[in-house]
Order: sequence, then C-alpha cells, then structure tokens
Amino acid sequence: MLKNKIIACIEQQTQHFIDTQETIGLTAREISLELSQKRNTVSKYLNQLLEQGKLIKITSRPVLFLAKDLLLACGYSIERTVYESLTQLTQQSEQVFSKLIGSEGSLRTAVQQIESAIMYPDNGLPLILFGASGSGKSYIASLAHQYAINQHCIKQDAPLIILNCAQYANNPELLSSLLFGYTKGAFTGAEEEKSGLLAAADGGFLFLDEVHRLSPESQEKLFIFIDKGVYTPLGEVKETKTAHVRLIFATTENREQFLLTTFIRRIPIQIELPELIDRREKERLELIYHFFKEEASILNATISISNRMIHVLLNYTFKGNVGELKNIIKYLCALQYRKKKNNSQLVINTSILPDEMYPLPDNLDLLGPVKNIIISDQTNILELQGLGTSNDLSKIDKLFDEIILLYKELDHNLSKNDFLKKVLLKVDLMMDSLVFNQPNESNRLLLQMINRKVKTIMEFLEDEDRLKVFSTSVFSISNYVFYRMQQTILKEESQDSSLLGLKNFLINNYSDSYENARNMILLLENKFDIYLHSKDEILLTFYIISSNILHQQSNQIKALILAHGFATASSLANVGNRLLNQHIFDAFDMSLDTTAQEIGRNVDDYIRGNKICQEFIILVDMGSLQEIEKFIHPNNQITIGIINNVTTSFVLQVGQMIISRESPETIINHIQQHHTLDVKLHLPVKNQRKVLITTCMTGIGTANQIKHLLEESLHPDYGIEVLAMDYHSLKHNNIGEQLQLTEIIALIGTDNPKINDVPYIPLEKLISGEDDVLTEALTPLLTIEKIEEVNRKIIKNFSLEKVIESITILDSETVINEIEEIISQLEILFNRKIENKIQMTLYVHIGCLIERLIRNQPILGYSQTQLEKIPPSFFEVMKKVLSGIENKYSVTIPSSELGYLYDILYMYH
Ligand SMILES: Nc1ncnc2c1ncn2[C@@H]1O[C@H](COP(=O)(O)OP(=O)(O)OP(=O)(O)O)[C@@H](O)[C@H]1O
Repeated sequence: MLKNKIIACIEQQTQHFIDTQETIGLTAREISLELSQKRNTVSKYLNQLLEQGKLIKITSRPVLFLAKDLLLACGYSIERTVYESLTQLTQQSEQVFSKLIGSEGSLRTAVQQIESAIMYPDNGLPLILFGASGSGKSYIASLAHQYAINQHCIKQDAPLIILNCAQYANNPELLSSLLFGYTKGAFTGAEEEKSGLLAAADGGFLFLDEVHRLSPESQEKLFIFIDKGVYTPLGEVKETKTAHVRLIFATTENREQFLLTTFIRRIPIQIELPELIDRREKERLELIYHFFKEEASILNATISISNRMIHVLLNYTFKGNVGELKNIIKYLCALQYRKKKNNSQLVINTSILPDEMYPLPDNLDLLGPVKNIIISDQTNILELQGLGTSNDLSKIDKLFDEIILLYKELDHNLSKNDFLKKVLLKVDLMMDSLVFNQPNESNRLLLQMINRKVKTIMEFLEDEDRLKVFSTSVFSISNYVFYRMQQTILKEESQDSSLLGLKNFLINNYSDSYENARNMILLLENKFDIYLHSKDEILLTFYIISSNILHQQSNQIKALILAHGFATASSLANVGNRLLNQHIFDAFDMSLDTTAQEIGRNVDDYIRGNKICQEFIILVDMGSLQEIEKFIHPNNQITIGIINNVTTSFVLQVGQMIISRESPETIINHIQQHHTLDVKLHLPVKNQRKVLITTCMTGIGTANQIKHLLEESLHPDYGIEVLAMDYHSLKHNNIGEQLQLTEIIALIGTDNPKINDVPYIPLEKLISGEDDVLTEALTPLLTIEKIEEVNRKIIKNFSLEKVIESITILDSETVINEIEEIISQLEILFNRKIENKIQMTLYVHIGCLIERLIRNQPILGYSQTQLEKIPPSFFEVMKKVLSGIENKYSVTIPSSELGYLYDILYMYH
C-alpha cells in the first residue's frame, strides 16, 4: 500500500536526518520521485499521515515531513505537529528539561545543577538526587541521559543502565557482583567470568537508585571508581578495569543516614527534590492537567473532570508524591474507561475517589456549583491554566496610555485635583471590569489560589501597619494579578519621559501610597514568580489612593458584609463602594460549612485588628447572626450593630445612612422600625460590669473564702465585683447568665479552668507577692495610686495563714506546720532546694489536697500514660513523706494526686 511505502520512505530519510542533520528526501516532491508516484497523490497521503499524528511538518521552504515516532525515540521533544523551521524543532529538543514540569519553578535549580554536571569536561560530574518516593528521581535521570545525547556529550546510542539497589539489599555480594562483574570461580556458582553493569554502562550513564542500600564495601569501591575511573570485578586480584561511565545516584533517605561520608563527599552535585505538596499550586495544577492529558492521549478519549476533583487532587498530600498523583489519575481514568460507552467522555468526579482519599476537604463549597474541565490530547495546558495570551492585557496598556495623556495635560489644562479625579475614576472602572469579567471555570481555581496568596501578602503589610486588609481590595488585586499573569510576552517598558514624570509626581505627592504599591509589587513578584512593570507600580498606587486602604484616622463607621459563597460578600461590597463612591464596606466570603466559631473569630479579629474604628455595622446572611453575637469578644470597646440581610438594595441603604454619619444605634433603630429583620446591638464594654472571678477545685466554699479575701482588698468605690464560681462549670466553658454583658478582668484560683482570653492568676502568686497579672488587668480601670493600694492590701490579706485558713476547715496553723515538714523532708530526700514559688504552690495545693481527701473528693483525672512516665522512686518517696498525713487524717492519697504533685515539683516552673 502506497501509504506504508511513504511512511517507510520518510522513516529512512528521517533516520538519515538524525544521523547527519541533512534534509535530503524529506519533501513531497522528493518522495514522489523516489516512489515514482504523482506528487498530488503523495501530498494527499502526507496530509492524512500528518492528521493521524504520524508525521510532523516543517513549514520552511521547501516544506519537509519527518517521522514523529522515530524522532521521539531518538530523544527529540515533539510537542506540536507543525514547526516553522528545523531550528525551532531542534531548539525545543535541546530543551529536554522543558518536559519536566516545574523546570522553570521548583526544579529550576535542580535542572541547572544537572546541566552543569553533564556539561562538565571531560566526563561530566557524578550527581546524587535526594527526594522522597515518587518525587521524580528516575524521570530526571532519564532526562539527564537524553540531555547528554542532545548536547553530544555522549553518543546517540549511549546506554542508560538502571539499578535499584533496594532489590538486592539482602544480598550485598550479589549486588556487588552485578555492579562490578566477577571472575570465574570468584564464588560458588561463578562458572565463568561475567562483566558487570559498570561495563555495560561504558560510554553512557549508570543510574543507581536507592543507593543507600549499597554495602559500605561497594560504596568504597565506587568511590575509587569515581576518583580514578577504575574498578576490580569480584575475585579479581591483579588487574583493574576501566570504564567511562557517568554516574547518577538517588536515594529516598537523607544524606547523613546511610551513606559513608567519604562517599558523599565524592559527589559534588547534590540535588534535593521537593515533596509534591511543597511545590507551588500552579505547578501542582499543571502536573494534574498534564497527567490527565497523557491519559486522554493513551486512551484516545476526552476526559471531563469536575472542578472539585481537581481541588481534591490539588490539596491532597500524596505520600508517593508525583508518582502517586500520576497513578491515582491513571486509576481514575482506567476505572471510568471501563464504563465508557462509544465516543462518550470519561467523567471523573469525586464520587469515584479511592477510600483512602476521604474525607474530602471541607472547603469544596467555596468552588461554587460543580463545573467540569474538559481535557483531550489536543488541550493546551498553559491556556487551560489561564497562562495563554489574552486581550485583557491590552486593557491595562490602554488605560495606562490614557493616564499618560491626562498627565501630559496636567498643569496646562488640568488641575492636580481634576487630574487625580479623572485618573481614579478610570482606574476604578478598570478594576471593576476585571472583577466582574469573571474567568471561566478552569481558571477559577487559579484565581482562588491567587486570592489566598494576595490575602497573605496584604495581611503581612497590615501587620506592619501599612495597609488595612479588606476582602474587596484583596479580591480586586487578585483579579489584577490574575490578568497580569496571563501575559506570556511582556510589552516593552515604555521609555517615555512622561512615565518617569508621572512616577515622580506620585513619589512627591502620594509617597505613602507609592511606597505601599512598591512593597506590594515586590511581594507579588516574589510570590507569583511574575515580573511587574513601572506601569503596574503606578496603577497600583492609584488604586491604593482610590480605595483608601492606607492606615489613617477616620471617624466614620465601618460596615462589614458577611456572606456565604465564593466572592458573594466581596462582590456586594464592591458594588456598594463603587455606587456610593466611598470605601464603606469590607467583606468576608465564607464557605457554606464555615463553623460558627470560625465566623465569630474572623469577625472578632477584624474588629479588634481595626485600630481606627469604634463603631461597626455588620450585614450578615441568613443564620449567621446568633453565632457572631456569641463569639464577639466581651472586651471590645466598641459599638456593633448586626443586621440579618445582605441584599444589594439593603447594602446601599445602610451605606447611605453611614455617609450621613448616623450612629449604629440610630441605624439599628431605624431598621427595626421599618423592616421586620433580625437585628442586634452590641454596646461597648465601658457600659459593662467589671468582674473578678474566684474559683477552686475543692469546691465553691473555698472559692467564696478567696472571694472574701479579695473583697477586703478592693475598695467598693472601684466598681469591681468579685464572683465565686464553680470550677467545673467554668472548665466546661459554662460561663452562665450572671456573666453576660460583663467584662471579666481576671480569674483567681487554685487551678486554671482556661477561659478564652481571661488572664489567670494562681493563688500562690498572690501569696508570694509575685503577681503582676492583676496589676496589668487593673491598669485600664484604676489609677496607679489605687493599684498600689490594692497590692498593699493583697499582701496583707493573702498571707499564707489567711489563705490556708480559707481553703481548709482544719486548723490552719497545724496544716501549715505539716506542709512545712513535708517540704523539708522532700528537700532532704530529693536532695534539692525547693524554690520559694514552688513552695507556695505546694502550700496551697497540699492544703487543698488534705481538704479534698477528708471530703472524699480526690482528683482522679491524671492520665495513665503520664503516670507511667513518672519514675517509681518518686511514688516511693512521696508515700513515705505523706504517710504522716495519711495516718493522721485516715485517708489514702491516690496515684493521680501524686501525679499532680510530681508536675508541681518538676514541670510547672
Ligand atoms: N516534574 C515532573 N513532570 C512530569 N512528570 C513527572 C515529574 N516528576 C515525576 N513525574 C512522573 O511521575 C512518575 C514518578 O516519578 P519517578 O519514578 O521518577 O519518581 P522517583 O522519585 O524515582 O520514585 P521512587 O523513589 O518511588 O522510585 C514518573 O512516571 C514520572 O514520569
């Protein structure tokens, strides 16, 4: 058949081309002459073969055809069917590492190191790859071999011999004989001489995987080979052998673990491959798309993958790294391939994931409705990732040109104010158009990733007190970065003097905004590996001016929109701010399953982090109001109005009232009168009762005693209440009605029930006079003189006698003497001086302990595993020291109580 003849002819000539780089016999005309066929007929078949992917076409003059599979087999990297020139084809093939995803990212240094190792005269340098299973060691070794061929460092047919040392780990002799070969009679069964893998790899590469499994003897033999290029087969006594072998080692262990230091020192190029999860998100996404594309090509099918599935694959920690990711994708495709009907797509969604990948991440709802990404063997992955060229880029360039034109009019026809107004309007419009021109579904993942990172950058700037973080601005800047990332070729920087002039104008007039834009750009470039221009610097400066995100004083109420769904709240806030022409609204976008606690915490952080505002209005969507109320920190010195509605018209209505400088109380009252909506008003702490809490594990009676001691130390005019509370209720966060709308100043007791954000003062610290927590807690409420007065009274009222008297019904003097005796015995038996503060703790603790045991209420909660860690000798000593108490009060001290005493003596301080 003519078609086969044409193929055979082209294959022959392609081989000739590979060997000699000559292009004879590769044109349609030459083939038709060779086969004595009409040129038209040959051309028709050539085009068919091209469409079937068997040939590639070089559209130079004359047009050439080459056999694709043969080129691939000989190490050419073929990514297209049509090339403009042979140079383009060969250049691409020289870039062997372009096939390695991440070669321009996380593996960039690795690739540079490998290239240097290979090009090193005369025989290259040995190198070792450190990396977890599946991180790409074998793949990189094969690419290194290919690279060496393409660079003509080794011959076209030079071998790549691979040996996994782990397979022979239990038989080091066999491994050594395999590697170095052996002589006849070297060991039983060695009936004739056999050359080893070093000899087989002569002229090429030997890749030793899991090299840490090589015995120290073999490692030593190898390093002699590295040094001198000679080795001795097993059983050989006289002669050494030589070979020219380039060595690549790999191991999953870290370098110190198994390798001889003498050996590792011989390997100058040492390369660490990162774990998959530590690579950039963009790179992980590219790997996912790449492996699906590979499957699409192998199975000759189109694959439809849900965005959720991509999200899961993107965020799952694969212990087997890239290799495992590839296997999972292969498994999923194979599974669906079996079910595939003629010509239908393979549908890949999370329902078919293997059991070990459950539970799925809980933020899947952030992705919005399920959308599918379609991949075939023709898919351009860069475009799929949104990294292809885009017209929106020109939007930025166009805007910039307009700004330059306006700038040229500045001081002639335009005042500074008018110039700024016009430019800000244009910048706002462009930012809006970027935000509202939402990307397609496959790009949404990328946008979400960018959004997260931009947020981190903005939060960093906020921590440095430079900017305020608003979801709205995070979202706008993310969109900006997203569109900026779509450029593959950068438009040349304009050398226009107006650009420099404009930059200076901003530096002179808006230095803060300009500085912030510059800082932001540095961070963005770093985080996203993109290069941003002076134009970006200028546009972002205008954006910062316009969105008013610099930290400055303002007495306007702030409004926060909280809504479920990706960017729902941000979009509403953007609309509100734009239409009202002021930055009033900030936004929190929440996924559907965000817990009440998280919502509360976010809002509380936002409010407390916002140093410039004392009054807030929060608009929430259905069902979030109660939770927010619950989690707002009681110490806030602010007024918050919460409204359960987030429609656009409502956002505008509230915004109008804020612009009219209505107070939150008025806004909430107005809404209550005119709408049937759930609303809440949270008043500042100024108006709340200030409370000190006392508590004791032994019971409310003791807590009451401590309360009295405290009350004696606080003048009633100070307006500070003391409340005795049950320890166990506090521990279970059961704060109770009586503490609502109160400000808890501090908690004093014998053990910390750990209430969020409430400072705890151990009783013994009050006794020893070492406490400064109370002073700190009282500072915002009392003058220095009054605090000193309180401290003086506390020293008097919290003497050891008085405290022991209040924690036990027994005679305090006797108890103190008994504990004193215990402490001095402990000092002798443990041969250590017990510090003062530990002594105080022991007085309070043992006092309570005696009281508890008499009441038959010992603490039993000490964990068994912890108990097992305590040396038995400790129990023996304690039993002895405490036997007096056990006998006198007829009680038995359980091990768990001894456990707490152990903690006091050895852990607490
Ligand atoms: N950066 C990458 N780009 C494209 N494919 C990759 C990349 N890294 C690894 N792979 C693919 O992942 C699979 C696993 O990689 P490889 O076998 O090289 O890992 P390894 O580190 O040698 O694993 P092991 O230690 O388990 O032998 C291979 O099929 C390889 O082609």
